[in-house]
Amino acid sequence: MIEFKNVEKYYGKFHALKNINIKFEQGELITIIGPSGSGKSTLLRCINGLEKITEGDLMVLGENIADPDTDIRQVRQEMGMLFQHFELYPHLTVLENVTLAPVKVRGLSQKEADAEAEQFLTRVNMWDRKDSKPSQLSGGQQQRVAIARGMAMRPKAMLFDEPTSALDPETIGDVLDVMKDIAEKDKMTMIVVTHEMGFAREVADRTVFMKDGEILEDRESEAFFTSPNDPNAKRFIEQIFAY
Ligand SMILES: Nc1ncnc2c1ncn2[C@@H]1O[C@H](COP(=O)(O)OP(=O)(O)OP(=O)(O)O)[C@@H](O)[C@H]1O
Repeated sequence: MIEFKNVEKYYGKFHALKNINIKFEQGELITIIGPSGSGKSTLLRCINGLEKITEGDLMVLGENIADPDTDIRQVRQEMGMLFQHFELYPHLTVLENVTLAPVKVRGLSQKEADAEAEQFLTRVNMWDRKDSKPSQLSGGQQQRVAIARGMAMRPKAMLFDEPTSALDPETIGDVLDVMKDIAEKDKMTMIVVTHEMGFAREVADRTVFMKDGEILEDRESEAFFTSPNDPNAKRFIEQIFAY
């Protein structure tokens, strides 16, 4: 469903992605890990067109988004994206945040959108806060609402860019549990850039290790964490688990 073929990405003269070849299949949960500045966010942002690739081909949901004729808005609508900072609309309630795009973009009636929102907000344990404003919620609660908002667009895939790294430690588990539940029950394609190694190891089907713009390892998660092949990946994991 998503495939990078010989992709290069430059920011000016800086070579941010180097010869990327990788395929993500429908229903897979993949985590992307690696040191700061290794190109993880760039890779994710290329998938929904927030960044343009410089060379190569990038197939997303059957469209080559490197082709200037591709309607990127269409592709983006089918792809949920969650960032480190939960970008909820501050002036809207929780319920309004979740129903806005289904009404405006999917063309649902407010009643239909409300009914769907109840379903999604219940799943993330936030239905009882439907009338709250984002500022009245903790970071973890806001991120769970952001997940419900993403799900309400009925995306074919969800991209997560460090969804828990701005959260207080005690709320991280709730957000990861919601992500795990979606992966298991919805068989949603999920690509997650994260520093949560426990989540990568225990929940993700595959883990991709990046360094200096390259993919150095791409393997089934348990095998990767038990015995990484790449020496840089090995060092990275050892450093993280040393703390
Ligand atoms: N808009 C930009 N203009 C110029 N350079 C950029 C831009 N965005 C990212 N970079 C550079 O590209 C490299 C990869 O950045 P990216 O954010 O993809 O890394 P990352 O692995 O996600 O890092 P982190 O874990 O710190 O978020 C970094 O060296 C960064 O400084």
